[in-house]
Amino acid sequence: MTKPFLAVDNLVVDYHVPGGTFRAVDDVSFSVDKGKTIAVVGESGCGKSTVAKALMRLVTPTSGSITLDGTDIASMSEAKLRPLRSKFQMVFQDPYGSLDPHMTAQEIVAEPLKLQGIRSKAERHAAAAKLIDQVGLPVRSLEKRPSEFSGGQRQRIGIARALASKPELLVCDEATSALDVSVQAQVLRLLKSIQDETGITYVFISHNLGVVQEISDTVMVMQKGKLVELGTTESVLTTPKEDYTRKLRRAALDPSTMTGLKPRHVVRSLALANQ
Ligand SMILES: Nc1ncnc2c1ncn2[C@@H]1O[C@H](COP(=O)(O)OP(=O)(O)OP(=O)(O)O)[C@@H](O)[C@H]1O
Repeated sequence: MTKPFLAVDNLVVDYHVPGGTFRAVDDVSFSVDKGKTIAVVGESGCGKSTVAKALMRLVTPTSGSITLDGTDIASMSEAKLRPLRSKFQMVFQDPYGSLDPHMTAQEIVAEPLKLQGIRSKAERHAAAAKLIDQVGLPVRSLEKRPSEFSGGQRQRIGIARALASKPELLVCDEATSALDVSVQAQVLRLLKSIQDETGITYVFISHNLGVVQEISDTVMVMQKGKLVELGTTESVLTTPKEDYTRKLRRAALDPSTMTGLKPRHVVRSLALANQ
């Protein structure tokens, strides 16, 4: 049996809070194969972003292991981690705040290329042009600054920046939440086509079960830092085993919640519907 590309075992993350610690992630284990997508869902504050931050080693796990392509990065020193960092990248929720407003798209996308040691400006420019084209923006966009783009376009630039270091794992933390539904569908379609092309593995953090239904192969449901349910997207969303998942699903099927889960008999790709 082939080993999963990412295996998280018994992950615990405590935050220091006044007077002690707060356990934000409590003994969570999951894995994802290369080229596949796992979605992490749950109510606000359940620990989704903390899992994402632990995978990126933006927070240091209290205990447990995070094995990425055979290497446990959970307690690795920053010095050892540095050369591996290009392997895992993150796309953030806020396409407005996550790009430096003073930089051009060229500078934003080319920055990781510089860090990779691509010295020639012409080479960096050519690589940035290729990336911007890959995310479906015209090459002339490279001269513009973030304020000149729409939210969806900014998120494409954020994706191009993340892809610049040729990551094997991309963690998307609510990457489409700030976008309206049709732009969300375009970005999801883009992420899917990049995955088909490159075999990249995704961890998709989302509170939106409609998005999860579109993008993921497996789903992990979290509540108060703990794993509640883990299974294929089809089984978790259509025949959930746990009451909490059923509750989330009911809320998502309620049109007033705007979380967009479509009932089984009308399940059809949001992306296709918007083509
Ligand atoms: N730096 C921190 N220090 C202390 N507590 C924190 C810190 N960051 C997060 N928390 C707490 O940890 C818990 C999990 O937070 P986290 O951001 O991971 O949740 P989430 O599921 O991503 O929420 P949301 O969907 O609202 O972004 C929350 O109770 C939060 O208040």
